[in-house]
Amino acid sequence: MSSPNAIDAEALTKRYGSTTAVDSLDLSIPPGTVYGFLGPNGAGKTTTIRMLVTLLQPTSGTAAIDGRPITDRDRVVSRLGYLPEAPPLYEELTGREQLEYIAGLRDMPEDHATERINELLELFSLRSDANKRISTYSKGMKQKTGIIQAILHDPPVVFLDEPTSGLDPRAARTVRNTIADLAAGETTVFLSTHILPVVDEIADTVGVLYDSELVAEGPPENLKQRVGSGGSLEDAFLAVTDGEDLLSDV
Ligand SMILES: Nc1ncnc2c1ncn2[C@@H]1O[C@H](COP(=O)(O)OP(=O)(O)OP(=O)(O)O)[C@@H](O)[C@H]1O
Repeated sequence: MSSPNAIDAEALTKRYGSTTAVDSLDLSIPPGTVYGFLGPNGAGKTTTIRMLVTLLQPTSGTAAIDGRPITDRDRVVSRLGYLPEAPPLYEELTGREQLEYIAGLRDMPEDHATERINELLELFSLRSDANKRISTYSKGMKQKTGIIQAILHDPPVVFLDEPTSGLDPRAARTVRNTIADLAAGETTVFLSTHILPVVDEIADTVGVLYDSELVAEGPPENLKQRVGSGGSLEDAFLAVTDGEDLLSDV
């Protein structure tokens, strides 16, 4: 039997009163994909992600993560990692305590958790700050801690909302390399960001959400070709989000 898609969505829809935030979204994302999820402010990206990570109930439609329907919350949550725009951290804990706490919630064996926490603290240059309280951390240090807690348990599917936000160039590079390493190891990364060069560099597939609908989907190269030779992903993004009806595979 072939392995299930990492992320599936069928006619996934969310309405807030008379506002349709996500309109009949279909996704079919195989394992090991880096999926760059783009869209202007208010397009529905965060709403989509919150439905896929089971934090928000869809109005209609279905979705599955690693073959588990999102209605089966316990089984889905163990298969995913999520970095929201503002990572949930306990300010009074140290970075290490925060990560140990998350490892406990994830039922990670203690030895393995300690090893993995040390490895990731080292990777993100946080080891020397690991015993300081999070309340003393800079924005970038908090962001790095949030990223580590999203990938700590090696989930097959990781959702990252603006992962390089607030990071210095070296840390941003570490995040990009980490995403590439995760994908090489068959982890699927669903990446929402406004930083298009990052998507251009690391995404296998780009999906553009505009006004609650997916208006373009395909490899970055195909999307760029639509605006002619030499076009950038930014040119392509601006072209497909200017109100024209361009719904198609790119
Ligand atoms: N809790 C809510 N109640 C009512 N409307 C909401 C709620 N959350 C989001 N919306 C609306 O749904 C639409 C999509 O919002 P969403 O936050 O998903 O967009 P986004 O693509 O993540 O935007 P951004 O890039 O600015 O973060 C917007 O019109 C927003 O006003």
